[in-house]
Amino acid sequence: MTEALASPYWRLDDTGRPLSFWQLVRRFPAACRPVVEVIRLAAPRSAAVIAVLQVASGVTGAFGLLATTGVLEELLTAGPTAERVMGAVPALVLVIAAYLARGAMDAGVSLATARVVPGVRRVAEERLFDAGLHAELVAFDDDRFYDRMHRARDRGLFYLEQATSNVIALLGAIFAVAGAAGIIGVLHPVLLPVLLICLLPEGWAVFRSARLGYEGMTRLVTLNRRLRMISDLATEREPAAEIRACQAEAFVLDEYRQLADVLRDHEVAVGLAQARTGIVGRACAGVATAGTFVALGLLLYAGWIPLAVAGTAVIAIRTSSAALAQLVRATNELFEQSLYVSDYQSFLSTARERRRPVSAVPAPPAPSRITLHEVGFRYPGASVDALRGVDLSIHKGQIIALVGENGSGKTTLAKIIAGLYRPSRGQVCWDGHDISVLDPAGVADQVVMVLQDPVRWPHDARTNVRVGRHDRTDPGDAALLEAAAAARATEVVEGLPHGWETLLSKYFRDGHELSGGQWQRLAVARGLFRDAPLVIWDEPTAPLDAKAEYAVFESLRQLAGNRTVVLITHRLASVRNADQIYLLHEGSLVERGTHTDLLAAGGRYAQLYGLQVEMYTGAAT
Ligand SMILES: Nc1ncnc2c1ncn2[C@@H]1O[C@H](COP(=O)(O)OP(=O)(O)OP(=O)(O)O)[C@@H](O)[C@H]1O
Repeated sequence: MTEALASPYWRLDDTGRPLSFWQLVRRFPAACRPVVEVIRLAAPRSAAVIAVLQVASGVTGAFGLLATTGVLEELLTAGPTAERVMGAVPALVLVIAAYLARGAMDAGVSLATARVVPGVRRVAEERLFDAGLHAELVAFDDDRFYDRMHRARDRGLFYLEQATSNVIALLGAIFAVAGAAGIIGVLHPVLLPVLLICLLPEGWAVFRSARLGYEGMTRLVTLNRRLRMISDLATEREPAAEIRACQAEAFVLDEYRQLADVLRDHEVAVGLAQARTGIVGRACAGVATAGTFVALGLLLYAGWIPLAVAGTAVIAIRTSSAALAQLVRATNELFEQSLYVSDYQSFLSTARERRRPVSAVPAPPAPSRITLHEVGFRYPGASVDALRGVDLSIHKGQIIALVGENGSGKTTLAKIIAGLYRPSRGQVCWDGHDISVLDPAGVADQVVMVLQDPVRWPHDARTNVRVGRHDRTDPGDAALLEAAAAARATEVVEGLPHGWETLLSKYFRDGHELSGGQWQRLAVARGLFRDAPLVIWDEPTAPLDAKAEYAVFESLRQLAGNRTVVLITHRLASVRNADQIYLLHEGSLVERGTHTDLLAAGGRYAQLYGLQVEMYTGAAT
């Protein structure tokens, strides 16, 4: 492995262990199962039609071959040619009828396949999105989960669609080959192992090649993801300005070259190994085919089989060779695809385990008291705790402020209070009920959370606000307009070419872009429109101008009273009126009290406040 592959700051996936041949063989049916399962779910009727038509097509093909023996027998008997030809006509009619019927059945399979494949994508995608959307938040901080999800999304879905076509082709080929093999067995059992020998070398090449490809994929999944990130840096709009301002173009390209060279070298090595395997497999298959014909000649020479049977066997081997080639190709592709599909399946089962738990215990509406007992939290894969032994209590109607230096744990704590993360240790209680046993939807229903970096929904302005509570009925847009006014978003919307209907995404034609502060005003309006008893405000006013910030704080003050507000901010002037201020340091609550208490205590808060006052006035307090 090259140095770049072993680079310590982005880890390789842990599933890169080479699989043995038998592990691969054992994995094949299990990996095909999700394909078949999704096909059954997506289009059960078309799938049944395909299965029936394919069995019938295999049987009809076999019947056609049997009829061919009849034709040959008639043609090879002694007597005048005209008589022999006339004698062969009835069998010939059967052969033609069999081939016509088979053609019609194959056409039916194609038509049904056209329905199945898009249906499979539709069902598989929905399952994936459902799994992603309902996974608990902390799963997104777990790089293994994230890797799996992206592998399922980027490769699993794509290959599932391809695998669907191949399952259908494989089944068709299996029935066709089985039909031919059955007839060969009926003609003379000794011909069967001869046919089998033809298959072995290609089969070996198929498995080996798939294994080489899959090993490479699992080892390089992180590398591929990193390359995609670089591709975003080079081609997306958001980072374009900063890259130019920092003159980081060369840096991005250098990183690309370094990673892409590793990827290319690896892919070339895998490709060459696969090509060598294919060449060896085909060469052996050629020898085996020659051996088959020699064996047939010997059987004929020894008088073990009559000439008509040998003739049919040759036709059977030749006519089934197309099906055989299809079987090998479909197995080859399906084998490789099924390994990716099994990633899709394994993501779905991981996601089931990481699904937010369901509970029938309803969350108390508008909790009067939220308490945290000895709460600790560690992010997946982290070596230190983000929160340690946090104890606090919030009463309905209070405004509390979480302050502290960057990385001290404020956002993590806010997400725990909101029930988005479950604490690693300790308990969060709403009115005495541990929220880990409450219905998560009921808990979420009580919370408004406006984050530092809110989602810029690629929709119109109205949706950007309404999505705060998308199912809220709002006659005459009264609540929407009230929320927008309180967040000073009305003036943003008034400046848009189509008002509330303006599409806010430059990725689409006629889309409009907003400034950072304008986006933030819409996010604040979204939070106000959501309107819930617990309001968590994580630094949403940082990008706002002084007027907008003032207006937002005014509306926050009005909100409080019958709502509980948790405010995170670095601007300590904004928290002077908070009922309680909690100062976090390296994940622990180190100071608590009112602004006056904390200034009087002369600790970290007083120090930070003094620095901010000095910045504004040029003099220490
Ligand atoms: N998704 C994550 N995975 C791992 N560690 C994380 C993650 N998010 C935050 N952390 C770590 O947890 C600690 C607390 O982060 P948090 O975001 O809660 O801090 P904060 O006080 O809100 O910071 P800021 O003022 O910069 O917003 C930090 O050390 C941070 O590195």
